Amino acid sequence: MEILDLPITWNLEQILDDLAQHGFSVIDNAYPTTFAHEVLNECMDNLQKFRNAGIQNGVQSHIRSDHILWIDTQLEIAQQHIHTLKILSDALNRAFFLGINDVEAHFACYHTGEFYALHRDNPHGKNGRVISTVYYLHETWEEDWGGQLHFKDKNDVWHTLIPKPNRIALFQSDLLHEVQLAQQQRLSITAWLRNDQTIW
Ligand SMILES: O=C(O)CCC(=O)C(=O)O
Ligand SMILES: [Fe+2]
Repeated sequence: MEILDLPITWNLEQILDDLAQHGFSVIDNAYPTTFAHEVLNECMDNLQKFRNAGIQNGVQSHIRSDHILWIDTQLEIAQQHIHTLKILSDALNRAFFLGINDVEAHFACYHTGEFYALHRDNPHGKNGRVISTVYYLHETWEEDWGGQLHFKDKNDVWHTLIPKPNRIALFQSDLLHEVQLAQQQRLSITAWLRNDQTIW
């Protein structure tokens, strides 16, 4: 069955307002617990396929040490999250004329000691990423386990967000942010809402 609506815990008006005012928004208790468990299981079942995200074209970068798996159509539970993000994209397009026409996503696993240093997902508009989203999958997270998402909002105010289970962080892809060193296994789906131009 095709799902046409956002989950009831997603307060669209609040999300739109937060994004307009601050350039980010946070959704807690994003999905029913049963779904949260299913997607966590799908992530765990595929952990052996994750690749070192810092290696590109055989070269190791030192900016990040996490491990990722790009989400394709075979990852059916994660696809449902992507579907929800597409519904959200339609609402964002209606509100802000962002022209979002694609969602790309990967699972991410930060083992103990792993991090992602300060960066922007879309520096100087060099790619089609408009909004970055991170959905946290691990079952528990304690305040002193590190792994915070530390970022500067559109008004240059810094925030530190704990990667609480079943939380989604949404932020403009041009904002500066980092993942502080994790002290436990930290699991998530990072997804980008994109507005790539079609070349005819
Ligand atoms: O996991 C997070 O909190 C942010 C991840 C991130 O910045 C990225 O994958 O680009
Ligand atoms: Fe990022």
